[in-house]
Amino acid sequence: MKFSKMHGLGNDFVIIDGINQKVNLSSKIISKLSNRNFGIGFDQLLLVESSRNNSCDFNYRVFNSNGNEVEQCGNGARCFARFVYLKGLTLKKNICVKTKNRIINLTLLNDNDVSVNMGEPIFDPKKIPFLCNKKKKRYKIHVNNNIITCGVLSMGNPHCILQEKNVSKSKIKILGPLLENNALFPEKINVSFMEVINNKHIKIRVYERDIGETQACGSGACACVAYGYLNGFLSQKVKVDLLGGSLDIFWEGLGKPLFMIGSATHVYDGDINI
Ligand SMILES: N[C@@H](CCC[C@H](N)C(=O)O)C(=O)O
Repeated sequence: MKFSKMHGLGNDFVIIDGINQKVNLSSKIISKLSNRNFGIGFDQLLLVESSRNNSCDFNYRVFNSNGNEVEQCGNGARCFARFVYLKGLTLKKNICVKTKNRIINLTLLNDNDVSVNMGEPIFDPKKIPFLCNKKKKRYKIHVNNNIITCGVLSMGNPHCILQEKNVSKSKIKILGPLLENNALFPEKINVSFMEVINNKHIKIRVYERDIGETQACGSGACACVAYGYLNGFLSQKVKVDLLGGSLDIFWEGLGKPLFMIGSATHVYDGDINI
């Protein structure tokens, strides 16, 4: 099976053309391929499929390293756009893709950067896998006899956002899994730790659902800006620093789509027997 290894700010992917080759990827095979000692090694596997409807160019499927199929991958979306153009699957630099639960638009801006229309952030708890009925700007969640104040929203995939004074001292390895697996989130959740430098600049670390801490999480960066703008402490355009680099996020508020701009890097092409 042919694949490309790519990354978005160190959040790394194997991307597979499922149009020109027949692939049969069980969660067991994906787990084996994602192993960084015995396999290729990646955070997520992205599968390119033919579109199933006329309004989109491709079907975009995302699998976490444990084989779970999930709804969204922001860094992966940028790499998806670069991949389909590099491999000649499209001649267009502006494409529309269908994920598990939303349609997103990707634009190749230059040889480095890609813009993604991520769609609208969703704040209604009834539309997020979140056992809570009352829609709030902030939630108080009981975690190991502590009460954690956080935001909860969906960028297609679920996100929980905590604000901290200094994320380099964050207890991410303790709080991350406790929130990821909290009973309030029946499909688990991605957990972002956000430090506000000023209203146009934040620094975040993300403990990703099924993965743990990654070098970057695009949908996590989007979720942090949406939470900050909704609560009035961030502006419409924010620079987000992650461990692996920076993203530019832009959101005009409720009812509007959120945009993310960042790099997409091709590392190598490979071929593996599965
Ligand atoms: N790294 C991705 C998020 C990938 C999926 C996430 N772990 C989930 O389970 O929702 C991104 O850049 O958004």
